[in-house]
Amino acid sequence: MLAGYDTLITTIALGAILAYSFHVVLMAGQLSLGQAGFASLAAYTSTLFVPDQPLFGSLSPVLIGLPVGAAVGAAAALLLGLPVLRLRGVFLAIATLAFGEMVRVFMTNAEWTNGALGLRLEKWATIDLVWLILAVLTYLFWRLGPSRTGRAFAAVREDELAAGSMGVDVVRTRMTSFMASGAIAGVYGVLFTYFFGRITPGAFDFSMTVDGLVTAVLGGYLIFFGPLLGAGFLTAVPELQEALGFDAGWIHPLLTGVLLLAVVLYLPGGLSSLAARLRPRRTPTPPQDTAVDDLRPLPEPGSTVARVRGLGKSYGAVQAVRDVDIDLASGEVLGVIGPNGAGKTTLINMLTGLEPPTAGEGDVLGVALGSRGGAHRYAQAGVSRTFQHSKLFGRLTVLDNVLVGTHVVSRGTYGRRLVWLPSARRDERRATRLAWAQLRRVGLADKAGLRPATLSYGDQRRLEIARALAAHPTLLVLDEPAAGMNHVEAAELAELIRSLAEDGITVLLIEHNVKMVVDTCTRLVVMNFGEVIAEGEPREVISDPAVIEAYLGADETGEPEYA
Ligand SMILES: Nc1ncnc2c1ncn2[C@@H]1O[C@H](COP(=O)(O)OP(=O)(O)OP(=O)(O)O)[C@@H](O)[C@H]1O
Repeated sequence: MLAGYDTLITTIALGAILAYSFHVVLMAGQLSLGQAGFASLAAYTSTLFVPDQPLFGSLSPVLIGLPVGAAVGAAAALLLGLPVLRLRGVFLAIATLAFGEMVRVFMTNAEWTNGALGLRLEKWATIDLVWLILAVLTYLFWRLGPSRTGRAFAAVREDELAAGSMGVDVVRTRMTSFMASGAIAGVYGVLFTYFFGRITPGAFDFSMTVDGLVTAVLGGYLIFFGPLLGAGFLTAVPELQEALGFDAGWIHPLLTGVLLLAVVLYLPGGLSSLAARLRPRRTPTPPQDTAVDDLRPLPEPGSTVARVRGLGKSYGAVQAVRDVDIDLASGEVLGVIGPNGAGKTTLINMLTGLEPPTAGEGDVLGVALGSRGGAHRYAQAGVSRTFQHSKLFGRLTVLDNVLVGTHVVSRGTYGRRLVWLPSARRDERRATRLAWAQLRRVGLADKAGLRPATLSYGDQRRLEIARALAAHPTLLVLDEPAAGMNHVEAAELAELIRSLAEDGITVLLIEHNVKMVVDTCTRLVVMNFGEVIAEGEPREVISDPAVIEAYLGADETGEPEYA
């Protein structure tokens, strides 16, 4: 029935494989356009290794070319990624595109490639082989999504700072997705070459990059079957056009362009998200039992959690924090207050690894200040935090947001999910139990299936706290958690913080709601112009004339004014 359609059917599969090489980087939030270069390098290198006789008398020799292509693509991505992956957005796109062009020019001018004329080869890649490879890729992506690694990819795409603070190694995740993209592009290059029996530098040009990107975006990169859907759709358009008798060459690019625009504007999740929307939405059901008993014990009350001396941070001429000494003991709730711009956020950014200090020394949970590796190292040591301006993962559900929080207290499940090991399922269930326990604790269990944007401001704050708690932190850092909350909500939050301290969690709290701080904290630090101006028991500190003058102000009786 499909006789005569071999090329068309294989073109769909090849298009989908190419689109997967874009899908994997878009999944991790990177616009990388070097795939043509990876594919070209891989395909040309494979011609040096692929034998000209079938293997063992009957197997396709391209089976040698595929691992070679994947390895060359991944290695090229690693070498290119080391200098360029520090770039973001359009700058990364330009750098990677330039790499693709460099490879094309190089291959055109090299002698062994026979220049622009290219090389003729045997057509070793059959339709079955191409579809088999596509099936394997689709399977890999299907199993990736709900795994710990898949969630790390999604978290990095949504917000790198928050992902790092949840213990995700952002640099490694970005590099992994970049190398996977190189490997898949390499496989595509080899299959393309040996399906058509020809290789020229022009086959791996800018238009190939555009085709792959358009297919990936049109199909959608949030769901694993997006590339397949995109490739099927885009390949069907010219066929339909031909069947209907419109053979004008401009129709296909025009239609593709309009579709792409429509998807970007109205369906950012691509066609696959439309398919997903047609499925009845399932509300996640909480497990009966949310107990997890193998978490590491919190340190003894009173033991040292953090000790820093002479901490300072300057941005050029602005001295945001200067000469701050902080000691934090396990189980205490330390409040930090001070006027806007006093340096509070900068201080906790340094204590959580988000910013390196420019002066001072010390450590937080054994991690030396300014250590290489950034926020995720602190998170792995037991530091978890929320942000002054919520940094929730917008395209993940409430439950999935909290699941990302379990990253540091969960084992990787992807490899085991691929071979359906029961232990992977057990670990995923454990992470889910941890996440539900925190959702219940902050009162958001009934909103688990919603997106963060649909929550009230107070609920968003609570969700950030639940996500931070899912990491089972030793030190919880809260940056203005009551901002935007009414009195009742703030009182409930104070209650929650006290209960966390009773459980042995050390809390560092920045807050402008002084009443809440006084009611909640065991110790208070006041900052002004980057310096600590008072420190001690909260009620004594807020009566300090220097604190009243710098921050609180006084009523007509001379008492400090606060809500
Ligand atoms: N990345 C930066 N570059 C330059 N200056 C900065 C940077 N981050 C903070 N600052 C400056 O450092 C000072 C301290 O800012 P910081 O945000 O730490 O204060 P804060 O006490 O948290 O204020 P708020 O209560 O308004 O959040 C401010 O003068 C701010 O403008």
